[in-house]
Amino acid sequence: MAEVAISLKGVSKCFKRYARPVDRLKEILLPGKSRAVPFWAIQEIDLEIFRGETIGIVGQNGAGKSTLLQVITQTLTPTSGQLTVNGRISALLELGSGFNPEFTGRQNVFFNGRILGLSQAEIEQKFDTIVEFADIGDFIDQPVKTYSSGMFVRLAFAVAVNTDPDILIVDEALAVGDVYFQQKCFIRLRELREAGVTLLFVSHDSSAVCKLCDRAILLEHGRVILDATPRQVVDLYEAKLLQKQDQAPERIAIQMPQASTDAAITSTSVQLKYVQFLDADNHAIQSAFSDSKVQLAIGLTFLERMEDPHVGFRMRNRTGEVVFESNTFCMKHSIGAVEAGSSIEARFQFHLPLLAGDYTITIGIAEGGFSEHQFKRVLTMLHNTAVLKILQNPNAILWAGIVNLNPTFEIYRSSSTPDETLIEL
Ligand SMILES: Nc1ncnc2c1ncn2[C@@H]1O[C@H](COP(=O)(O)OP(=O)(O)OP(=O)(O)O)[C@@H](O)[C@H]1O
Repeated sequence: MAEVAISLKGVSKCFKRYARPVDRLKEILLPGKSRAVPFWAIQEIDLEIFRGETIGIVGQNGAGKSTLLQVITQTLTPTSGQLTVNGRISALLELGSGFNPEFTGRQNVFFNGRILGLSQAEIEQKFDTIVEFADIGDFIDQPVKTYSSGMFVRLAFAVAVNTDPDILIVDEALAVGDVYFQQKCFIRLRELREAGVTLLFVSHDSSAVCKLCDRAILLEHGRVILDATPRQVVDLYEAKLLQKQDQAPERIAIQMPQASTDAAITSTSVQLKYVQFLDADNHAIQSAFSDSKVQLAIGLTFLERMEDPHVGFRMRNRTGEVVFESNTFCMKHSIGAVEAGSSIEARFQFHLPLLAGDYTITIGIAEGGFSEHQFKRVLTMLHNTAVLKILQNPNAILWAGIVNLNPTFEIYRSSSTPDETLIEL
């Protein structure tokens, strides 16, 4: 039977709440009578998480997610119930926890590593990987109080995911940073998951939960109201969100996951000069509305003669999932032979039936295509050459999923029957 990594039996946490700040003061000055109102942030939680499982924790603001995770990491003591944790926990829950603002990044890595139970030698051995992951340059030797919140998260995440935890707890709301860093985080989370690490993942991003998790729980008013597959949990969560939306109309945007560890390939026979998005009027852009038409311009200089060059691009969402890729060979286009020293601009024009969010572009250049994705020589494969921010289109329908199918709708009523309510589709 699978080994239990975390077990909660009837766990509840009660906070004291005061109707007015003055009540707290009165309670201190006039002890004896409690003026607090008890508030149960989590109630009667029964949960078993098995070693190697990836669990998504979903719930609306105030549902009790952070409280539950703080109880599991033992930052908060439960008011009642029993918690058992088997394994070393590394958590990225609260910005700043575990970091001393006066210490440099380097000192904090060692300080944190020791808190997480690593020896000095183990931290030294992992130090370069942590610094490379955080990618904050010389700031590693500056006091962390001088860091931006983005730098802070980078370093905290780098420490949390590179210190061999048995159990990793991540609140994705903290994974701020650019799209490249977010993709890197998702790739690392998947690697850890494959390595058998138990992962608790809190996110408001339904598709990230579906892609990453084996199981999910939905919290509502401090109780687990569903413990099921991520799809089932997300469906109920979204249905509840939509119900709420009916009361206060506001749009929701859902994004999607997955990642890759493709290596970059560079070549001396062709140079990538620029990659630029353009609008329909050929103006350079960094962002575009969902469903609008854009152009991707790719400037190339060939350093040797080529008979049959091809160029393609791959677009990934923030969690690294490929949303589209193709190339001139697959599109049945020929660039034709190019001479050494000649330059071209390849332009792809397309619509963006995609969700709002940041998307990255990988460019591939090859020579001599002979079947789908197969070329005589792959000359260049360069990741992260450009980012496009897709903005929610205010004129679009309300939709969720991966691609906006933009359906039209018609209704057919049977003319042969007098019953006007009978609908045939
Ligand atoms: N120290 C505290 N004192 C009083 N109430 C608290 C305390 N900490 C949390 N709460 C309350 O407990 C409830 C659950 O809070 P919690 O932060 O666990 O929710 P959450 O699901 O993580 O929300 P979010 O998605 O907004 O982070 C909230 O109503 C919150 O106001």
